[in-house]
Amino acid sequence: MSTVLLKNLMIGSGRQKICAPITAKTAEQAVNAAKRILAGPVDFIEWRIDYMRNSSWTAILDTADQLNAVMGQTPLLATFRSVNEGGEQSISEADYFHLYEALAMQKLADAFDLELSRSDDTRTRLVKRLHEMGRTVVFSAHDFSCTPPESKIISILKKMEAEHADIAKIAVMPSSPADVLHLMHATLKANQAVTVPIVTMSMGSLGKLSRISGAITGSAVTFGSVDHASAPGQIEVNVLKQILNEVDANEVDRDQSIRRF
Ligand SMILES: O=C1C[C@@](O)(C(=O)O)C[C@@H](O)[C@@H]1O
Repeated sequence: MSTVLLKNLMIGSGRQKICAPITAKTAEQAVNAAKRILAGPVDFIEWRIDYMRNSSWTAILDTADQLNAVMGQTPLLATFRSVNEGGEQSISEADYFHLYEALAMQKLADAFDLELSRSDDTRTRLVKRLHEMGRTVVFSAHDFSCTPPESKIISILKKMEAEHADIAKIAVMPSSPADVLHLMHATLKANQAVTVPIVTMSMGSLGKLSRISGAITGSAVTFGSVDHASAPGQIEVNVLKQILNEVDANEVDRDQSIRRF
């Protein structure tokens, strides 16, 4: 697996990283949310821009500025999640492109979430433009209706890599325990087929296990909540950190027991 450096944070090696979303509606709420998140065990922050209400572009850029003023060395992932992918607002292809471009040009985010469902033209131009400006591109796909077959999950992640994603992410909805295991198994297999770091999750309460099993499946990042979850099934970050510490400790124990024999 290759790695991605976001500021000083290495994604794709070592322990699974924790990302918490800001789901604020105003600039003031966003800055307060960032401060609360930064006080917890979080590696980086996702700003879900689609939650912002009635905001002009100037207001969004100004909010990004205010966020950057409190972020310090913690990386920021900018995401505009459209309604068809489970987000709060729709945005035209042109506005999506120009919003990300404006944020990137002013270096107001380290990484950008680029939806695979955007048009071919938007994806091709945006990934190129964001890379020119030294930004990390996290391709994403959400399926709120089902868990596609393993082969389909792997082919989506491969397509993201082929389109020059730095990180490939997919979130799916389970309707049975078997679906959760399928997503986890697909993740394990995708790590053999794809070189960029991959991030996967099975959403909803049923899928929680997929959010704490990165040490086994190879999902490089897990999303946890602070005040408000941005997707169903996210675990509160302090609880999440405690569980991940346990899983890591078990890894060490296992290594030691292997060495003993
Ligand atoms: O893509 C993702 C993952 C996510 O949908 C989740 O299920 O945790 C949460 C979103 O905010 C983020 O952009």
